[in-house]
Amino acid sequence: MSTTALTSRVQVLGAPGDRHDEILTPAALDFIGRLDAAFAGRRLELLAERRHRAELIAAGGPLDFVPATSAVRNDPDWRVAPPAPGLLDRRVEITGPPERRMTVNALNSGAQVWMADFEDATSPTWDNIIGGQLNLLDAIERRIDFTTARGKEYRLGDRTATIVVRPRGWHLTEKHLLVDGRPVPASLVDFGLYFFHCAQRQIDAGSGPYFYLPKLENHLEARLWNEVFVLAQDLLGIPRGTVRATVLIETITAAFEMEEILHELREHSAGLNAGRWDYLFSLIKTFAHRPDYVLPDRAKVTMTAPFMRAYSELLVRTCHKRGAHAIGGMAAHLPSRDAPANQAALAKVRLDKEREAEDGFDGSWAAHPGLVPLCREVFDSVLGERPHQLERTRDDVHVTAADLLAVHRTSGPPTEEGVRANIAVALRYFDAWLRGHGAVALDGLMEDAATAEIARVQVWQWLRHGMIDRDRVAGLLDAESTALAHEQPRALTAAARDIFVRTALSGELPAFFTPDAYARHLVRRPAVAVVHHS
Ligand SMILES: CC(=O)SCCNC(=O)CCNC(=O)[C@H](O)C(C)(C)COP(=O)(O)OP(=O)(O)OC[C@H]1O[C@@H](n2cnc3c(N)ncnc32)[C@H](O)[C@@H]1OP(=O)(O)O
Ligand SMILES: O=CC(=O)O
Ligand SMILES: [Mg+2]
Repeated sequence: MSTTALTSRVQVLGAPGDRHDEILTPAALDFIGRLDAAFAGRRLELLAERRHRAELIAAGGPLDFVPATSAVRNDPDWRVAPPAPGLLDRRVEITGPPERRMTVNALNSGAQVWMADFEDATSPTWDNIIGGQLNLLDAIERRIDFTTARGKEYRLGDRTATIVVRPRGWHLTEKHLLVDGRPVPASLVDFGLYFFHCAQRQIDAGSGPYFYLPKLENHLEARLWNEVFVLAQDLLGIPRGTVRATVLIETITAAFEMEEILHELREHSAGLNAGRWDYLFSLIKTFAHRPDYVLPDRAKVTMTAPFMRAYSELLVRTCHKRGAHAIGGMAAHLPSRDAPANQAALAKVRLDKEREAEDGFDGSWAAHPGLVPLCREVFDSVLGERPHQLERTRDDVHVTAADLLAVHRTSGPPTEEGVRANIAVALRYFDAWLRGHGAVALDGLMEDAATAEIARVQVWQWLRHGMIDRDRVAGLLDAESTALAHEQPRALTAAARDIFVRTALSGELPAFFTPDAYARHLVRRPAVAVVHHS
């Protein structure tokens, strides 16, 4: 790769860690610098557009399918690229952070795909980000085997899952890596480092560079990703159309642009995923200022709520019309060592997966290796020998804008228990996140950045509309902070509480808890920075 055109300086501000130099090579940093030079400016414009649109909707503006792109929706002829090697049959996809042990466990889990997550399930400490890249590289090179101090062996099996990497969303920056003194968009760091080190290796191994794209709000953000793929492939001499990306439809605005998103990415598209937790968060956040959009306790808003049914059925219909996979989402219930609790959790997950398979999804997510056999069994019984069910075009589905926005059909006041549960989950999750854990099991449920966002934004919304009492919330926050400090001796209770106060009790509603909490608590810089001159 020629470096002559790049004049920027890339600075590594993150503390040096074991083997970081294998990832942060001069050539890899140069590659990141090129992506940044090409796309950082456009990202900022798109983020400004996000804020502008959010203000319009908060003020009562409409949300509908986009008139300007109706030609894309009405053209019956276009299709996305055919499934790439390793992505034909995706009936079970396990997800999780690329932590070393979990990398081996996920790859051996029996799932067809492993979604290696730098996003909802990863706390973006510098060590987690670069360590995760090393684990991916080691896994692809099949040199990740290890034995713990207690003698437990971790060995990659012969058949492993296809790796699909989820970089962080457009809203985040990586403050340990600067170009010309500016933090690099986190999406470009996670995508770029993996692509630089692993794309060719994956192709050589008969797979490819595959991605999940989170939290997109419209098709222009998908276009930006497509441009990133084109440049990245060109820079490394990899043929265009090698990358595949599955977009999570997990914002309410993106639900109105599913076809356009597939169209923008079509030579690189591998379908859409119903990211239900962020979708719910986005819906609550987008309409948080509007009293007619208040939802009840989180536990009462399930995938059978009419507006969630509309969203998931529209996703299947849209994907299959365009020859794209439709992948289901995450049931939050986790296996338990307690037999009755385990039975109850498995029954709930089974119902969820059955509904998805019947609706026409081609596969679904499992949060834990213990859920993989169940998910496989459910999809096997519907798919049989077929790798997917793309032929089910779901012409019976007719979803309108009103259906997607029919929150009033599920509305209701919060309960005392619902308020307490949200505060308890948000506090405990923020504490875990501050200590480097991006996903945790709490009360038998998987909690990650998306579910914690729901917990804090609901409290903000209920306060805003006078549905709960501010003093009562303060009392519950005190009680839960005390409980957390008792149950977890290493808890960073004050910092966790600070994040909650800033994001749930503030006058203005922050769009995400992560950017500010990251800047305040996770950014660590040593005195001397490594500077890479290109
Ligand atoms: C909204 C969304 O974005 S969903 C997608 C993002 N969220 C996720 O991906 C969460 C994925 N799940 C997880 O991270 C984990 O399951 C947790 C944190 C919720 C629970 O993990 P644990 O508390 O370790 O569960 P548990 O003790 O039952 O684990 C048993 C074993 O399974 C492993 N395991 C659990 N979940 C996973 C997983 N998702 N991938 C790989 N291995 C896993 C554990 O590492 C452990 O392995 P070990 O026995 O070798 O040490
Ligand atoms: O990323 C998935 C979600 O549900 O959010
Ligand atoms: Mg999400």
